[in-house]
Amino acid sequence: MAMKVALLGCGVVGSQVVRLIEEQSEELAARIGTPIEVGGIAVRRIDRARGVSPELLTTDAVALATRPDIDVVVEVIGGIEPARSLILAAIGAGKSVVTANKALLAEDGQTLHAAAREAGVDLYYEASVAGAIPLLRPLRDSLAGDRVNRVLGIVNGTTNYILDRMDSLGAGFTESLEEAQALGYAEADPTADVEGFDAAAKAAILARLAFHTQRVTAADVHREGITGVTAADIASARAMGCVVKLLAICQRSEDDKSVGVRVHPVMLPVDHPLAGVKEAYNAVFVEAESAGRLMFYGAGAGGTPTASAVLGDVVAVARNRRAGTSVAEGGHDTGLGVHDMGDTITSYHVALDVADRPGVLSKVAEIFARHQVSIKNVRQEGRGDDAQLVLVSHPAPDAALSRTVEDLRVHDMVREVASVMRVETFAD
Ligand SMILES: NC(=O)C1=CN([C@@H]2O[C@H](COP(=O)(O)OP(=O)(O)OC[C@H]3O[C@@H](n4cnc5c(N)ncnc54)[C@H](O)[C@@H]3O)[C@@H](O)[C@H]2O)C=CC1
Ligand SMILES: N[C@@H](CC=O)C(=O)O
Ligand code: NA
Repeated sequence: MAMKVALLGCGVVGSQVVRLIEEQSEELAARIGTPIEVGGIAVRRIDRARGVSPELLTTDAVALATRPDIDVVVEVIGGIEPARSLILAAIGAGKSVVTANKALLAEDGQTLHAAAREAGVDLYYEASVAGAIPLLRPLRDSLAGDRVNRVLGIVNGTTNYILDRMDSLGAGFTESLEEAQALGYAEADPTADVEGFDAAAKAAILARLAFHTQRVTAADVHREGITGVTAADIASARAMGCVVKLLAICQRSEDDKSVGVRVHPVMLPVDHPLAGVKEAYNAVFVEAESAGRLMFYGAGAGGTPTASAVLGDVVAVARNRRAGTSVAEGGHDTGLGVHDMGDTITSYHVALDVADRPGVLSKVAEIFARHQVSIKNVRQEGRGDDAQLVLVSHPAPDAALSRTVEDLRVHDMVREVASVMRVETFAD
């Protein structure tokens, strides 16, 4: 008997899932040993759905998600509600669930996992982080015998696309965002991308899996987006041999009592492996005690690549069902919580427009010293009224670095703090 899939949502990702199931039906059946077919598709407006058989469409998502003949529910609506209620209804009706919904998993993954454990069904979500890249399964399964210390990478395709266009073509922010939207990379509300909410949700999911903790939610993640990144920042990065990237960084603390989880723009030296990640591609480093440094790279956004990850999960569910098993998650909880961003050790790049007067450099150095921040290098550009001092700090607590910048901003010899950004090197 065929395994029946219900699709909730038929937008950029959902329409590609339907297409791939239909186009690859014979191959999938041979691979799994059971045919897979689409049993129904819940949409908001039937007259708007394109390229799918009209008889499969319904506006009653609850009825579809709980229909007795449905085996797997694929949720690709996005957002918190009604996605959460629909997933819980499906699980309650004994369906396994595949979702690409990072916002929901990062906000309330614990409830969903608990419900799936209780019902003895699968809950898979590979598409939710870094699109097509197999990343969550390696973290959960392949690295189950290792101890992960750090996960760091580019996990938002839209912002990487925008920053890449701004850097390599000198393109504007708004036009680059519009292109990313037209290519199907952006969230329904692109604020989620450009303000870092999407990357923060992904960082929370990564931290939970990497450090086996249920305590991390999107709200715990320190988040800065790219709307404050200016052409001056990009030029300043270039002058230093760097590019600007939005990174998600999840790191175990030295005392092993907490984790740091943050999303913010950084300057990366051009020889850093993440510096060469272009367009909407994603790349993630996982650093584990025994395995060492692993890098995962590929398409992080877009309908077809994301549908590939969704389909991989559907196949995993089908295989589990044939084997009469389910893969529960979240039973073991280290309880590690997130520490304050101020306690995180980072390095800053600071560009200052200063009065070109004797003693400026020593005054600036004194402010750094006041906060016990040591300066790694200093460069002066220009002369006279246009003098600019560019400083890079050694690693220091983020709170000390931000207090240093606050003091620089109000000093009378500093006309303007032209650019402030954290710096990440490969050795960090
Ligand atoms: N587009 C991408 O590159 C990626 C998207 N995702 C995630 O996949 C999910 C879907 O994203 P997209 O397909 O890009 O979004 P989309 O906005 O293109 O599609 C969502 C669809 O759900 C429909 N919908 C909304 N409420 C509904 C309801 N109550 N019942 C039935 N349908 C409803 C909308 O009309 C829309 O057609 C989101 O969780 C997103 O974060 C994950 C990875 C990559
Ligand atoms: N909007 C997201 C889509 C994939 O998760 C992105 O741009 O990465
Ligand atoms: Na993925």
